Amino acid sequence: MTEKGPALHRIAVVGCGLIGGSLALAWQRAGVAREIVGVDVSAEHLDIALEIGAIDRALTLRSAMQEADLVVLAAPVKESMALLREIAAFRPAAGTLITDVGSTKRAICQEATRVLPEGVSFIGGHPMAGSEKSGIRAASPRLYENAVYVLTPNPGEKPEMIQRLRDLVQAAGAQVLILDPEHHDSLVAAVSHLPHVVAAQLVHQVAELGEDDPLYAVLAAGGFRDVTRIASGHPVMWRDILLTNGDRLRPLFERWKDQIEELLGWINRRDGEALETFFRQAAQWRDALPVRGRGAIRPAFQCTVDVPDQPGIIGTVATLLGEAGINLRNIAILESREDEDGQLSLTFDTEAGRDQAARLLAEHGFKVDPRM
Ligand SMILES: NC(=O)C1=CN([C@@H]2O[C@H](COP(=O)(O)OP(=O)(O)OC[C@H]3O[C@@H](n4cnc5c(N)ncnc54)[C@H](O)[C@@H]3O)[C@@H](O)[C@H]2O)C=CC1
Ligand SMILES: O=C(O)C(=O)Cc1ccc(O)cc1
Repeated sequence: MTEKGPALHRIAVVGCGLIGGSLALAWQRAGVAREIVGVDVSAEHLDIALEIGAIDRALTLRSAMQEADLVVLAAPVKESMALLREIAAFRPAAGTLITDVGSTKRAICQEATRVLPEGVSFIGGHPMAGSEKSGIRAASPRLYENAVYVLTPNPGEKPEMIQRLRDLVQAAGAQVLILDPEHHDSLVAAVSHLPHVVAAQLVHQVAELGEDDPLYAVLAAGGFRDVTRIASGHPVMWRDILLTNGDRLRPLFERWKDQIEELLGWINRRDGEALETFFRQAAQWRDALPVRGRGAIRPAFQCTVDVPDQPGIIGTVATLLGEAGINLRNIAILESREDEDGQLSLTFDTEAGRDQAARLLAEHGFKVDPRM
């Protein structure tokens, strides 16, 4: 919002699910537009979007386009591409800005260049935030806080349009990263799409084994759940991601197969040193990944602590650390095994802080795992 009031007259959010609904909620809070209208094939999603105040009105695509300065396509990628063609057929007014939130960028950016008339801007977008959940019920105005939000403008795009979208993304709490669509798709193939496929495959493998032995599901504990959480994602969304980024995934699958072969070689040769180095290097790289806390991106040092399932245990742990002058950044309860002890995840700003805390808690009888 500017001092004069909302910067935009109308934002049209097409696809009011997790991502579109969350953007609408964040923009309502920030007061960036006089009205935010919603379009969706699901009457239920529109009803909920109205109820929670994400949108002011539900409209058809054609009506929503009229007077919209910004149109956000937030359906599965292939669906958003079809919507783009529909919008083009309505001859949107020059100066209209269209963006999307899809997980792949080359296909939709090319389609926009192909179908949109001169004077209508398309800037691809991809918020690197979300979850395995879908639908408006899972939407939150805080989803984008401190998240990286990629924008992929065409080389000839007007700087004022890029700035307009940048301001809106920042108003939702996210941090803008400008990339070209090719680079974006290569990066996300490795950090998002391949991991998703692997998670789904792990689930399939255990599900198949579980057909003959129900104990597989019984033993599918914390580690399996952590590494496969994303496999609960929306199947249509992931189908479209693979359909539009297959060529970037193919070399990664080849590499993956080679790495599995190498690993099998170490196992066959009983090469403990190679195996240990493999796991050590993976743990070091994983531990040094920046976490996106409030404010800047900071490194995080973590440990997990087994704790009895009793009231006030978080307070006890936090007090112990506080009294020893150890600066604890964050404390979170990890999924606890039913009727049994739970686990806390502790995050520190420094490695020394984490190590000091681990020693102190161990001295007080807690079982501490210094890595997560
Ligand atoms: N789920 C996630 O964590 C993330 C998803 N994305 C991308 O965001 C997009 C949306 O994903 P979600 O919000 O998670 O999905 P969602 O399933 O929660 O929402 C999609 C919405 O689009 C609607 N829709 C489908 N076809 C439509 C059409 N032809 N016209 C109007 N509405 C239509 C659906 O009814 C639904 O309300 C996808 O392209 C996905 O790749 C991007 C970042 C994170
Ligand atoms: O569930 C998670 O942690 C995710 O990583 C969600 C997600 C899914 C798809 C995207 O394009 C971006 C983020």
